[in-house]
Order: sequence, then C-alpha cells, then structure tokens
Amino acid sequence: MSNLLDIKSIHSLYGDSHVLHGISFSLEAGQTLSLMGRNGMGKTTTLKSILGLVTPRSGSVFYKGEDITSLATWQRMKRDIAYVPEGRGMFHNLTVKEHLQVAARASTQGIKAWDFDRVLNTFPRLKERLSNLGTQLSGGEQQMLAIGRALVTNPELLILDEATEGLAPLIRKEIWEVIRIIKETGISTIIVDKNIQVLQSLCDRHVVLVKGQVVMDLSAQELQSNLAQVESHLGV
Ligand SMILES: Nc1ncnc2c1ncn2[C@@H]1O[C@H](COP(=O)(O)OP(=O)(O)OP(=O)(O)O)[C@@H](O)[C@H]1O
Repeated sequence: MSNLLDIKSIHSLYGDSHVLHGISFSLEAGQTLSLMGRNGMGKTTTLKSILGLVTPRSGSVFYKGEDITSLATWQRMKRDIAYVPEGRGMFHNLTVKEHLQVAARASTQGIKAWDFDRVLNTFPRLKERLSNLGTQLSGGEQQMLAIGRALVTNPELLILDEATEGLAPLIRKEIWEVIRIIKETGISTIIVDKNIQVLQSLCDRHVVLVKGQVVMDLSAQELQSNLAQVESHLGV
C-alpha cells in the first residue's frame, strides 16, 4: 500500500529553541496513527509542522507523493487535510450552525460523505445547540463541534490534537466512539492523546517521541509486545 504521508527528518525550532530533531515517520492511506510522548516532547510541534503552522528548518513533508513542505497551511487544507487543534479554536461570533455551514464542502474528489445532517446525527447534542455561539458550549460540546467542523470538509487526513483532554469520562467515551466511526469510514487519522489503552485498541501504528525524536515506531502488534517500554517513555 502506498503512503499517504511521509515525514522525513524534520527539524523545527522556535527562535533558538531546537524542538524537533529529525522526526521521520509514515502513514499509510486508511491508517490511524497515534503520536505519544510526555508533555513538551514535541507532539503538537510535529502536527504543526505537518500542517505548515510551523515551518521546519530542514526536512520534508510528502503528501500522496507530493512535497508539500513549502506550501501554506490553506494549500494543505485544500488537499483534504483537516485539523482539530488542542483548545478547539471556536469562533466567538459564530453559532454552532454557522461553524458547520461555513466549513462544509466536498473533498477535492467530490466526496460529500460528511454533511451538516450527518454530523448532527453523529453528535445529537449539537442539534439542541444550533443557535448557541461556539464559546457558549461545554468543553465536550466544543470538542464535538470541532470534530464536526473538520468532518464536514470531507478530509482524507484528519489530525486530532488532545481530542479528549479535560473532558468528563462519558463525553470521552462518546468522542472515542465517533473516532472509531471515522476510522471505519476510511479517513486516515493522526491522534495525539494520553489514553494508551484506547489508542492501543484503535490505532494501526504508534509513534513515541522523546525530546523531539522518534524513539519508537511500532505496528499495533509490536506495541503489545513492547508495552512496558512505551509506558516507561510516557511515564505511566
Ligand atoms: N510557540 C512556542 N514558542 C516557544 N516554544 C514553544 C512554543 N510551542 C511549544 N514550545 C516548546 O516546544 C517544546 C515542544 O512543545 P510541544 O507543544 O510540541 O510538545 P507536546 O509534546 O505537544 O506537549 P504537550 O503535551 O504539553 O502539548 C516544549 O518545550 C514547548 O515549551
């Protein structure tokens, strides 16, 4: 199977602070990949480097074989890459309905599998909140809207940063169920999260970062047999 994404030896810095030290990994089309590591190890910076929100000093990002390293973020989004950032990024002045309407579009290949109605059926709580402003929602509802807003763009690659962080257990469960549905629909996904048990049951590949370097890059099966070592890197 060909790779959807190839990250090759990325070095990223904030000013003089060298955060990513040669990150490389690949994602096959249709795969779900977890990016794990303790706080501050460079997970979000890796995602931002893929999205063009951070410009790597060196290294390359290939998407479907195309070198997208120098493309602007909006150009990457136009290639059907969607991002659910940590903190969710709601607009203060848009209602739930407007958030979804503004974002909705077919994919570049004309796929319209996810539309306004499907998102509302997937997240029935949002149906009751359609005229609320994004910032008037609970944390869980904001997360559902953030995921819904990404889904209505009909992405090929969905990038989720800390999608369940700070949420109540029942809401987390609901979000994980939806991520499972997303996986079943064939959308490739990169997930940053701390819940190794759920990631283990969900993801096809696992990449572990320590101090801006990939220290482990494992298949689901390899994770099972190296669990203790992974947990020691995560401090759990
Ligand atoms: N905008 C920034 N300016 C300067 N340093 C930053 C910036 N963003 C992150 N850093 C630093 O870069 C390092 C990696 O941060 P990053 O957010 O990528 O890690 P992370 O693994 O996602 O951590 P967390 O789980 O805490 O979000 C940290 O030392 C962090 O303090």
